[in-house]
Amino acid sequence: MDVTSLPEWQILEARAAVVRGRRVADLFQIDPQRAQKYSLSLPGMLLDFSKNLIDEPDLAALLALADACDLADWRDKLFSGAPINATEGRPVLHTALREQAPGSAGDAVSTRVSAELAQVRSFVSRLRSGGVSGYSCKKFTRLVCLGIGGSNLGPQMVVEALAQPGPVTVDFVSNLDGVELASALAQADPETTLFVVSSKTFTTAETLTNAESVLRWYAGRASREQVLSKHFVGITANTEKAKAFGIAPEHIFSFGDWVGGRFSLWSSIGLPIAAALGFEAFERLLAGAAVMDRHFREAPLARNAPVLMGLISLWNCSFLGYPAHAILPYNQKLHLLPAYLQQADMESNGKSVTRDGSAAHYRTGPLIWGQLGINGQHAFYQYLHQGTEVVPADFIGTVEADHELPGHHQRLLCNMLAQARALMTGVSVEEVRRDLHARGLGREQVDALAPFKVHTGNRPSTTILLDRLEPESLGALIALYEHKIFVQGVILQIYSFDQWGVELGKGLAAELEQRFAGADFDGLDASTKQLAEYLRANGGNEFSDKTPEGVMGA
Ligand SMILES: O=P(O)(O)OC[C@H]1O[C@H](O)[C@H](O)[C@@H](O)[C@@H]1O
Repeated sequence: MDVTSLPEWQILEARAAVVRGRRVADLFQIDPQRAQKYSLSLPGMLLDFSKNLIDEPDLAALLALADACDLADWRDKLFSGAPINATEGRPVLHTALREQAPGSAGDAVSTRVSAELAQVRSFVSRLRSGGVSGYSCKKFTRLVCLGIGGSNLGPQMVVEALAQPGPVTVDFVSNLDGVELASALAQADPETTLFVVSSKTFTTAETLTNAESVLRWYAGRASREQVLSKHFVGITANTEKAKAFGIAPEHIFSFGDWVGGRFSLWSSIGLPIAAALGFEAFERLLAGAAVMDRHFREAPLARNAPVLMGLISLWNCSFLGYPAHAILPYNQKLHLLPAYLQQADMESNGKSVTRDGSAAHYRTGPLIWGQLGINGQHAFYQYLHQGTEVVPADFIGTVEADHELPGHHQRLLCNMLAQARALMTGVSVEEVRRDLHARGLGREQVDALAPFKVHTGNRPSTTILLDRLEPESLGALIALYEHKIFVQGVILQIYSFDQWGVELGKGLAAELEQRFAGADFDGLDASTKQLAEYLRANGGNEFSDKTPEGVMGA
């Protein structure tokens, strides 16, 4: 189906043309109830969409488009385990991992999920109480988690957001650049460190290269067998590969291939979260996500948080033509949220082919970027306020502070509210001129300076206030974004649960390794050939003609 040929789409295009001449600040004047009407209060959080360039007829038209695209049916298919990841022939069941009671996806799924969770619970409780030890019988006090992409971003983001001092320190290493692993190993005691190899496929070159390096690091300290049987845990949907690597079967934690990597923190991949925070906190995270799942399934679409967020994002990106979206947390502990959401959103909706295999000739998902808002204020907010591109933003703050230092939190949140307000209201040239006059500048100086101080405003944002950062609210926040991304994908007619676009580069990297081994760069494009030859001439032993080590060429 060509979604742009639907009358509902065309109505929205016509509305978008009108909206370009509208000011969101005026909408607040017209409707004194606007802030309340465009907000939702959910357990532990308040969502305020009112600073977006949208009015009631726009929203009604977006909801009509959602209906025309069978959003409610697709939502049911998601929860019931229909194979909606069609290009990989799989269902998409990360929601089943957090269902509190035997779920709609069927008994077999529930039984498996319970068993996997029980295995994590038992291991983590032994680990945290000092009941798991290494080759020298010393108990583990440190976990170093090796994984990348979905096998790293979620667990690390959650651990950094919720970490409390506990019996086990948890570190993460994702990069193939040995700097990261070398630094983690420099701080690790080989006798008391447990290495967690997290990889859905157990074939990911970055992760397996790091795992091999850890094995080499142990050389001379313990035998390979001792290290593999005592110091390695594997978390994977491909248990055969983990066994073949040499990990002891009782140290392999599995999950279903129906859990996408970027949605896997709820599965056994969350073991590092449970290790760092305790299993009970992990369960609370799952419970918070389950609350959002229920809301997504049961709330009417017009009062449904993920649906509204998805529709507004669609409106901003596909209709108003704003190609990017900023994630701006005002809480230090959420510093990895932008990176996490980059994968969740851009691997899901960064597609240009529709479900029927034809080209999408409209804008699909936005470019997601961001960082801690308060730091961004002193870096890229200039662009947000006065750049030629309008970048819609999500401001995310917490009502309660996560520290006890007086004088910080209110000032931090005043900054957040002020930035969202400034983006909306801007400053007109008349206001600038009045201000400059009031400061005593002469007419010529005012004329010269005024244009540079104008802020056009009318730049949309959404604000999310969590009552406090705790497992339940973080679980709900993550699930909110997961479902928002799904809503957008359904309407954009794309498959949000595959990621074929990451394969090409992986294949070419493996091919290049072989080429370095044979010093054979013929047939490469001239630029790549030049760079490869430069590396070979100047990069020393690593780039000389020897057989590649480890797994990159496999
Ligand atoms: O968990 P793994 O199989 O090691 O995969 C790790 C990551 O790499 C892949 O290339 C995909 O882009 C990600 O979706 C995935 O999360």
